[in-house]
Amino acid sequence: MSTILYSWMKTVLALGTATCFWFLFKLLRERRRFAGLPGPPHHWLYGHLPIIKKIKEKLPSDAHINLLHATLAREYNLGPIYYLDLWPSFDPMVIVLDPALAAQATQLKNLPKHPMYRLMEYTVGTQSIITTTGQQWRFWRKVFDPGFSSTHLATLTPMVVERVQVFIKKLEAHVETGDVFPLLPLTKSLTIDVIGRVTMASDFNTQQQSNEIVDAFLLMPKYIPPMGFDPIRLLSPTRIWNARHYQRKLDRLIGEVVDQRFRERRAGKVGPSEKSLVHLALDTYEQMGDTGDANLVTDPVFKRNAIHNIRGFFFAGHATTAASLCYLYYVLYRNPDVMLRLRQEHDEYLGVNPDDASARIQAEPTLLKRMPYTTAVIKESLRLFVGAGTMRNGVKGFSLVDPSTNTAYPTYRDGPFPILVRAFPIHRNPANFADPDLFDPERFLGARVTTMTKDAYRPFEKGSRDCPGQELSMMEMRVTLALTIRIFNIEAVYPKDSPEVMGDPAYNVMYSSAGPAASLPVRIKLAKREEEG
Ligand code: HEM
Repeated sequence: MSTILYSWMKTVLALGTATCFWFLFKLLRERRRFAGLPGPPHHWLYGHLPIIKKIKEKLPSDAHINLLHATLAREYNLGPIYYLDLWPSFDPMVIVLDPALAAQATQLKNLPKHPMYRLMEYTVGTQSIITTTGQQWRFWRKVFDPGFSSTHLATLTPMVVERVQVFIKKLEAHVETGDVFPLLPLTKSLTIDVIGRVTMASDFNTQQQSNEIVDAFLLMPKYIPPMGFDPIRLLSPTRIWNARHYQRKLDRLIGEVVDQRFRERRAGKVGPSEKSLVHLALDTYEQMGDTGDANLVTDPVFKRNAIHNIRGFFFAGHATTAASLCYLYYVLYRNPDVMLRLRQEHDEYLGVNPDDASARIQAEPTLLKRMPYTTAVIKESLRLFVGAGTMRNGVKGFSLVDPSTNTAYPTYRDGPFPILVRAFPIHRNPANFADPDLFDPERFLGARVTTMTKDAYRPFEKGSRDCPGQELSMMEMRVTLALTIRIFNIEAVYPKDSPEVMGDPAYNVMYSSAGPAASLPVRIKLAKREEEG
């Protein structure tokens, strides 16, 4: 054997041995981190991986991770918090199931966001309020605040009505054909048309035509790096090329919109009440005294910040509301008594002829907010099916403390734990809501609201990093329900052998954000009110 081959083999052997030792050391260290912490049964060698596998086998393969966490909690009677040891497949996870602990992580302490958010930078850029912290986050969150005030949202209501009228035309076309089709793409186009106006003062009309910015946005998530261990996808040259290509394309196209809006301001075409996010950014730019040349925003840092924030709001502001709208139609289909009562409330406030509703809402945009049952139905639907949440990072020396037992749960042990505060497992925890899988809008009415556990209801998260778009989203849902549910019967049509989770074939799956399985297949008919007695 040549000496070169011999020394090469020695090196490989030494490297192999070192890797084995490192792996063993890391494995034992990881397993030790979980000693004495609450969770499902823990294996000294495999950690929680066998348990996860077992629960996963009980769920449909596309079920959202929220369902896994909620199911685990039920199967092993876990709470108020539990730890998952998943090395080497995934990072560990800490699942918060108790409102008081959730409040400590987000409202009282406001733990830092987890580094995993960096993956979102592919879609929203590096400077958006979704992924930034500190001064950068504070500055831009404040810039956009006026865009979500109640008075401004009232002025946006007629715009939403117009876009819902296009949505109605799309639904009417399906009444004619009588086909079964997925509803989510339609609600997504509707919410994109709304968020296009809110963010860029643009009328994309995605419900009827394609648009370059929207297409780039919808394609982008396909090219973000994988979350788990997947070196082939991670290193794929086409993935890397496309990720860069679409990021640059989004920056360029949105940059052109920013410049266009800037020119319109210079030409005196923009009124003082205009508060779309691009104009709020440009207001700030002008107040800072940097007026650029007549055609361009010339400060590149400012412009990049504005573009990334527009990307952030565009991303966060459409898929969540689109999925929530689907779930509303789903729960109303499954609960005819609720539908009947909701239609009665709409008759009462908007007039018995559904054709009059648009004009009524346009004339008095705040009317919808005064309809208690409508709001209760939306809130309860969000309680049951919301997919969003927050992921924080543990901090050395900081523990979450259960106020009822004074037990301290560390957020850091030999490194930070990722802390998942997600509404779904909290909302579906029987310790927080009685009969948690039951659709019961009455929870949000009258005296029962006062008995709700503090901080248990958190679809839009809480604390300073809560959702700035929550009132816009509520308004979109109110308008859409008010203009559609008395015209159409929207039936969820899942095949008989469809898998179900917690009694629902429309369980949450992960698209670019959470939404109903199979994008909610539906058939639409015209509502025949007289049949309801
Ligand atoms: C049903 C609809 C919606 C739900 C359930 C929802 C939920 C949430 C949640 C749970 C968060 C916290 C996320 C985290 O910490 O990672 C959040 C943040 C955010 N949401 Fe929403 N959202 C909705 C609609 C909207 C809309 C319509 C917009 C835009 C107009 C929007 C813009 C944002 C932004 C920009 C953030 C980041 C805020 C920050 O970090 O300061 N969301 N949302």
